[in-house]
Amino acid sequence: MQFEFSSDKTYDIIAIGRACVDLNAVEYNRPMEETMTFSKYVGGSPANIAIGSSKLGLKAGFIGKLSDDQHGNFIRQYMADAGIDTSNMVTDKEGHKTGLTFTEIKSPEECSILMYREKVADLYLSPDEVDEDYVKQAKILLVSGTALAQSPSREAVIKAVELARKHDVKVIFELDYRPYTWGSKEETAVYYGLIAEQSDVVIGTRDEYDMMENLEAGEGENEDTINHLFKHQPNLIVIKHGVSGSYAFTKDGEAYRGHAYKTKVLKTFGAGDSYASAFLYALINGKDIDTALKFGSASAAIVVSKHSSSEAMPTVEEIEQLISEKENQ
Ligand SMILES: Nc1ncnc2c1ncn2[C@@H]1O[C@H](COP(=O)(O)OP(=O)(O)O)[C@@H](O)[C@H]1O
Ligand SMILES: O=C(O)C[C@@H](O)[C@H](O)C(=O)COP(=O)(O)O
Repeated sequence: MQFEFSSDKTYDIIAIGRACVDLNAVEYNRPMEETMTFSKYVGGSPANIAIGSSKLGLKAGFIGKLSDDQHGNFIRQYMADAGIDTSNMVTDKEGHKTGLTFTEIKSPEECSILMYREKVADLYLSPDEVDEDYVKQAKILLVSGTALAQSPSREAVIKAVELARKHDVKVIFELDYRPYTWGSKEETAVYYGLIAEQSDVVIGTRDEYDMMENLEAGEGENEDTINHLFKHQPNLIVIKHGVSGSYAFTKDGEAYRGHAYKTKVLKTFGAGDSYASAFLYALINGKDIDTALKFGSASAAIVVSKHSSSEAMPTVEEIEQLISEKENQ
């Protein structure tokens, strides 16, 4: 199966959601309590995906809200320098702050993130700040699940999805579950289900689908997930299983397996965002799903071997080289 995108659009991908700051532990192999220095990067899953996409040569735009301070300025400048259109990144005028993510790298297998997301600017994006003329110019609207966690960002995303559907823009829903901003699991399941059913492609980890289905982590089955979602809009469902790889299922009954590429892992975060940007790059460029899965896995293998999520996003050449090395081993 090959995915078809409208050819008459200005942007390949417009992402909606948070653009924040990651503070990644400089000293690793120790708990955060003992980490004294952190490096600053732009972060936030949809921002990482936009940066990754742009680095791969896609024309990317972003809809979001930034704090009116040095952190907001830093994010806007970094994203503009990365080639992303920032015209629809609005500045918050009510004193809301940039979300911060501190990372802890205890060992390559034992990583965690600590998010500071109280009253963060990105969740104050309002529906009137989502411009129909902008959304309609994209081949893909990339929706981050976290942007559904609170109003008014929730309504802004629902509006963007409705506009995308109206204007033949494919909706890609990255479940991107972050517990810190949601009120309850039931609430998460309601909004995840609502948007997943209206999306063309859904991407998430098995645990995130369990969240969507209001199950305990580990309880859900891929077959039940696809049987349910394929009764609705989605044509393609991607389910990630960490280092065990990933699966892609199509509505016409095909199933594909993606394998993780072995690499020297520095930390595990950043895998999902790099995977999504390269997977989508491949789909937009008319590559088949097997190749898109390889692109996703290769991009993730590169990013988990480096220090950041955004800055470490690879080029097409780096991805192709890694695939060719691994496939010829
Ligand atoms: N330790 C790892 N080494 C190499 N590739 C990895 C590793 N962890 C994840 N990946 C790759 O990244 C993809 C997404 O990772 P996953 O952990 O499922 O997503 P997320 O980061 O969103 O939780 C996997 O399908 C795999 O290809
Ligand atoms: O998404 C965030 O707000 C934090 C990210 O910027 C951070 O780099 C991260 O945790 C990425 O992890 P991933 O979802 O595994 O790609």
